[in-house]
Amino acid sequence: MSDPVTVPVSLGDRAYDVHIGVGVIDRLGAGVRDLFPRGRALIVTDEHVAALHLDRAKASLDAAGVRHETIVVPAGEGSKCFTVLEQVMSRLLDFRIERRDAVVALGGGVIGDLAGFAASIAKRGVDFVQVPTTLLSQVDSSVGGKTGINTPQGKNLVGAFHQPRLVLADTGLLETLPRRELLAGYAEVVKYGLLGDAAFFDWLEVHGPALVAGDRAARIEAVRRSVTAKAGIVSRDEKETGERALLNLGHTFGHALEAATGFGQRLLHGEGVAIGMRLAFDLSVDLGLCPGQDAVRARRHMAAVGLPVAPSDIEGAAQLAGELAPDALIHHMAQDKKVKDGKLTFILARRIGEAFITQDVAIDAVERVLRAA
Ligand SMILES: NC(=O)c1ccc[n+]([C@@H]2O[C@H](COP(=O)([O-])OP(=O)(O)OC[C@H]3O[C@@H](n4cnc5c(N)ncnc54)[C@H](O)[C@@H]3O)[C@@H](O)[C@H]2O)c1
Ligand SMILES: O=C(O)C(=O)C[C@@H](O)[C@H](O)[C@H](O)COP(=O)(O)O
Ligand SMILES: [Zn+2]
Repeated sequence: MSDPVTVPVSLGDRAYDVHIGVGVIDRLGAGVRDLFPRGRALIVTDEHVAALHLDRAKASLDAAGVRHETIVVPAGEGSKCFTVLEQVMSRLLDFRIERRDAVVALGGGVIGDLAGFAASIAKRGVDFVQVPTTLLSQVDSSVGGKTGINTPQGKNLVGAFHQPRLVLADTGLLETLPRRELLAGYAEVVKYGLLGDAAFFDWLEVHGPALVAGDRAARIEAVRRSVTAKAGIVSRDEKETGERALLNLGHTFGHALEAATGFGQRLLHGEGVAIGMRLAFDLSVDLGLCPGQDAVRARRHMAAVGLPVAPSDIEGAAQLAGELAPDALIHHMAQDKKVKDGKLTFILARRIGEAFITQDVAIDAVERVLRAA
């Protein structure tokens, strides 16, 4: 194991550390034992991750003398639903989970959001540990405490803020991740550059292709910079009363696209975010707020690494013309959690590295940008 990098998330009595590096999964047992001295662990994972990495997580718990059981759920966004949540809750209660026990979320953002939400409502709240295994979950979803599930009405509409006690982001596990999933996570990495760190975006333009191709050092550096950015924002605005909404860059459009395509394999979350960020930049340009060349640069970089950047890039887009029509997407946007007094909130950009939050967007402009794209 190389020396991990540690990023603290400063949240007073709910502060925790994010350990990043190759091999940090082997610290799971010691981490759980130290935080939960007489506790047990219930691992929540999905069928893909179970086949690849569960034995290693269990071995670490065994070595530390932590008793454990596992629940394996189907892989994919479909598991963020009431039916699977109910199954996880039943297992937690059958396990007779106690407040001094740990739920361990071993998987991507789906597992982290689902297991974290289950932990937040089991016995009015038990602690959990995140072991994120996708790029997306390492740079974004495992940090900050947003947990929840989807409903037919929209994305993440049932959930809670519930911070983990520890995050172990083992970048070595990314070596088994399919390229499409890696790219989806890369979209959230690009997000940090676009929303607040132009120098990081410059760095990604240079190192992004190597990162995607497997460069270990570039992956660690991108996870470190992303987590540091997110930890800073979350520590200043844990419950999204202000600045945290910047982390939603691209998500108003992206979540609407996910809902329109049925929360499945057609469009992964990160892919929706990539298209959404392109649209957010286009909207900023349309409103005369951002130079056109910045929108072009953002779109070019995402397209260059292989991300979709337009609704027409979605698999089967032609058959989904009705679902992807501007009025259908705007209808989904009305469920966005950032809606205030019935008005949509958008995250727009003044330039690469400078995003801002606004409610001052005419729906005509949104429609125009969607039609053009
Ligand atoms: N809570 C937050 O702050 C937050 C932030 C961003 C995204 N999210 C949510 O995260 C979810 C997307 O997460 P995701 O992209 O990680 O998807 P995911 O959890 O579905 O994982 C993607 C796929 O990769 C597989 N997989 C996971 N790790 C693997 C590995 N190491 N090797 C091989 N296969 C592996 C999974 O089984 C799955 O098939 C969405 O629901 C999104 O809304 C939440
Ligand atoms: O942590 C946050 O805050 C984010 O917005 C991160 C997003 O990448 C993530 O997709 C989040 O789940 C979206 O939150 P939501 O409140 O819009 O559902
Ligand atoms: Zn996201």
